[in-house]
Amino acid sequence: MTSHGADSEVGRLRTVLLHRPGNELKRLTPRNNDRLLFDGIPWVARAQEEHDGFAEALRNRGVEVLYLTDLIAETLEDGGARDHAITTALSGLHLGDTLREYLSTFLREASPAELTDYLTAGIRNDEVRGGFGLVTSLLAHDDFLIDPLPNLLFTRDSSVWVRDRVAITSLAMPARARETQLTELIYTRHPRFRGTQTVHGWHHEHVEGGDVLLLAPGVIAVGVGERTTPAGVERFARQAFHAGLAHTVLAVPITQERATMHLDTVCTMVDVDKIVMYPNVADSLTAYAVTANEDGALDVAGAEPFLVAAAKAMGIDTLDQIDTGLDPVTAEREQWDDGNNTLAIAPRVAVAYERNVETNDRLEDAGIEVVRISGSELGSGRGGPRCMSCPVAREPLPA
Ligand SMILES: NC(=[NH2+])NCCC[C@H](N)C(=O)O
Repeated sequence: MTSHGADSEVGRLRTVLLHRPGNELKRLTPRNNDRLLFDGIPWVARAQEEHDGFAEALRNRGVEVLYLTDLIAETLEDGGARDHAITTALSGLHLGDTLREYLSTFLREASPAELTDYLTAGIRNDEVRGGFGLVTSLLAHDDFLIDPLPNLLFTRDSSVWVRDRVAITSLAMPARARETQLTELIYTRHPRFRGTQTVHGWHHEHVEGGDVLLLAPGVIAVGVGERTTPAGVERFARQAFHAGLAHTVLAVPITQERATMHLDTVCTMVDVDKIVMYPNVADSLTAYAVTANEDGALDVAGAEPFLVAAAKAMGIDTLDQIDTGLDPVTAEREQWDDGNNTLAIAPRVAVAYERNVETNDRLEDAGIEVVRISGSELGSGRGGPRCMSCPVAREPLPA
């Protein structure tokens, strides 16, 4: 078994899981984009080009890039995995018996590549060639029988490696819920991940990967807001302590708004002791430190300023907030375009969208090497380099 896992945000990135945008983006229309969590209708070919540029920038730095759809198709070579994937996908849908039976047979006859496409890009009412009846007649021609998953692009959210385990997350928005059936499929059934132990699961309380920051080995910050729920972080913390993945979990309340949907939209680590943070929230961000006492029960400390609680848990004097010093309007504009959502590929080396000119300049002033990528189309889904990547293996930090 190849060794996988990560215990920080900044250890040299070895392997990353990406999703190259595909047919699922072609499903977006002005009528469904809000529900499907996109702020516009991306030009798909350009989004793919931009994404290829992102993957290339990572490969140029020696990072192995895994693609989600390759892993899904490889997993679906196995008959048991196919059955499982089809049953799970259909069981969550209200299709009626006629259509369900038809789709179940139809999907079983598909090749692994075709099935991957159906599970990711969905199936529209006017695309089925059977199963006709009351349901197909009453639905509109362009209603989805199986919803597309355009947010697969944001692999950060649908699984999180912590040390040698992978957490299967539970996504809060209905448009994304099915994504983690697919990550679960890969991590439990793909030969590459044989023997990997998973934690959490899509049937549990909501926790999204964009909220989970591995501040240092043993210290995990978890944003709680629009996506991760209080009960989600409680279960996550319990499991992390039980499995020896962390000694402290910091629960960090964030505003329940689209602009700050995940903790990684307001801050990301760029060095072992440096974090880039949206200045407009820097003063108000707080954290509750959670630890386990001897009986395994959770101890919850009172709220403290986030940077103070973090430094304490990490055992360092200060967690340095890179002061972007931006005026509030520029800061707000660049935060919206994921200026603070950087992907560290090593200490002091981070991938960022080129459009966030001011934030990137400040990062460079602070001694961070910025690897710029373009993301004019990718950005319409509201996610930056960190959102679009799930680190599968990072080198441990030097002791
Ligand atoms: N880790 C992140 N910040 N992910 C961004 C996800 C964006 C996606 N459109 C959503 O609304 O869910």
